[in-house]
Amino acid sequence: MGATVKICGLSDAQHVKAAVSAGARYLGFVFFPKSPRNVSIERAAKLMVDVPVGVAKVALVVNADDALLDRITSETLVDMVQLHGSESPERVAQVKARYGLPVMKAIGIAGPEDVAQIERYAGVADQLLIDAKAPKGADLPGGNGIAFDWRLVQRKYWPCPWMLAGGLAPDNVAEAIRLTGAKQVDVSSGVESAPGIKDDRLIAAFCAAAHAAN
Ligand SMILES: O=C(O)c1ccccc1N[C@@H]1O[C@H](COP(=O)(O)O)[C@@H](O)[C@H]1O
Repeated sequence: MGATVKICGLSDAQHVKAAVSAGARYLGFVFFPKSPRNVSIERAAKLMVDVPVGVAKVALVVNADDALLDRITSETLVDMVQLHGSESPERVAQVKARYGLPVMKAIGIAGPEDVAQIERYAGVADQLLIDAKAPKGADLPGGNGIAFDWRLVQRKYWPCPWMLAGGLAPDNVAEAIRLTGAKQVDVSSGVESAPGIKDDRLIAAFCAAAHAAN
């Protein structure tokens, strides 16, 4: 059966093409200046123009205000907004209503108490991104290349689609899918040769492993 793939943190045309050719169905563009994958709105707008229909263009923001989201949604062809900060369920609902776009809410997992938080968003977000919680003092709320204990989400069910993320890479994604039953997976640093530098071969290997997993 395999899993659907999101490649996150794209910032150049070569790797957008590589992700599309490898069969990724979601492409993530990071609008967060502290990230090595941060991309300008102008650049993201240009990158999104050539993405084929059927591949979702996802804008990743962290505690973004309406001014930033107004610009991203009016100047780019974004299909989905990923909220990867401490946004409340009410903020998720507000963003959905204001932009009329599907919203994916990221939830950081370190222990069972974090898994309990997922319920708060499952009824309001269109998708959930189940990611590793950032370590204390980390600059980034995600994109740290850290995995959480996948057993924490074994045999868990939520009333909306969800994506597994956090420390995934070509050599562990099949195991992650097998252990968690994830139908969708998301990767940022695990397909890079250096922070922010995507690698075509790793993108292809990740997609092949995820698509072949069962
Ligand atoms: O990718 C980033 O730079 C990033 C910055 C800020 C918030 C989230 C970010 N990435 C998201 O985090 C997951 C996990 O990243 P990784 O694969 O462990 O590096 C990634 O899939 C993005 O959705």
